Amino acid sequence: MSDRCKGCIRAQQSESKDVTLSPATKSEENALENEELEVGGDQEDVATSQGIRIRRRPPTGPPLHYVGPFEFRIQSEGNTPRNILEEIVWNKDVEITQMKEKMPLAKMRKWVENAPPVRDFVGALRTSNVRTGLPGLIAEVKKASPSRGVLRENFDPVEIAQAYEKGGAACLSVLTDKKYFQGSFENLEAIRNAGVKCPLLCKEFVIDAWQIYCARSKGADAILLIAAVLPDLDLRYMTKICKMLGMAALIEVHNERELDRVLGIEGVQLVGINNRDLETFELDISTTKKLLEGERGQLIRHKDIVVVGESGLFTPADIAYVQEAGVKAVLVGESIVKKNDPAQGITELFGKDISL
Ligand SMILES: O=C(O)c1ccccc1NCC(=O)[C@H](O)[C@H](O)COP(=O)(O)O
Repeated sequence: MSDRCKGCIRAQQSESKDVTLSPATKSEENALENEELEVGGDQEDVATSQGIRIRRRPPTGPPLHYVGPFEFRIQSEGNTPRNILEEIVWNKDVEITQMKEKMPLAKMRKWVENAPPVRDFVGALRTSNVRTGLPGLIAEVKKASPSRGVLRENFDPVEIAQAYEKGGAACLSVLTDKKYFQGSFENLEAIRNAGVKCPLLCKEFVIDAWQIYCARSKGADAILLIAAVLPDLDLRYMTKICKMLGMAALIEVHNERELDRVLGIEGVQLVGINNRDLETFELDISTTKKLLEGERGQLIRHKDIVVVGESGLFTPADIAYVQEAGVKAVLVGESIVKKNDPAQGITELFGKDISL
């Protein structure tokens, strides 16, 4: 049995068995327990059969070899990440293991109990879309990225968040990954504690339910789940954890296959289409259009799912293009965070002041 599989079962057992659930969440508890029964076979194989190319870090790390008193590791296909997304995920694995040692799930739940109340992330996007007639904006607090390096030197996350709110953002996205994006959970907490009213998305690379609890404890109202990383079972399970905590899950896809998988999951309200290929960094905003054409678009409208167009949006023409394709919301980082005045950046992006 692979580590992906063991981890999944372990997490599900700990979630479903040692949480003190209110009567209202008992049915959720049963649903989580039922999912344990569905797990069978090797999850790495299951993931591959679902078209997931991102592998989990080998359980014991790269294999060790000994020559005399020296130890060394031989690089091979099996122990070297094949692309940036895989590298981020492998690094996240190590990071979470350390973070969990410092703050085990049982302790984290205590923090969750004292977290500020959850705000309606999806509702805020819908309201903004109706008010402005334009896609609701999720404005991203993003200092740096693997594809673009540092985007803004003088980076004050609270100041940027307040400017976004003033500029008419419906919601904010806060990157919490340190190593690749120079973000942090402290930034998320500081923005929430500063009294910013826009609901907050925790932009993490989630591979373990512990991260969802961590995000909630810092005041997040929503969290990102990436279909290229998480098999269906994990997506279903984590969506339920979000529901239990009152949070929204933004499930991100990049191709038809991922979208079809996500549309097969019950209770999905919010789907992001990322125009950036996270393995190659290639940006193409026609990805949003392509995925929303035909029957998929119809099913999305039938299910009343809010679609978010993500990445590579720089001009009013880009916004009009993805809106025409069917999105009700957009997630934007680079084009607004780089501006001296990010509020003015929002006005330039939409071609009008959307705060009014
Ligand atoms: O932005 C990157 O370089 C990146 C690389 C690898 C994984 C994820 C990455 N970005 C996350 C995002 O999806 C974007 O931050 C977000 O959609 C905003 O994009 P943009 O407006 O192009 O900054």
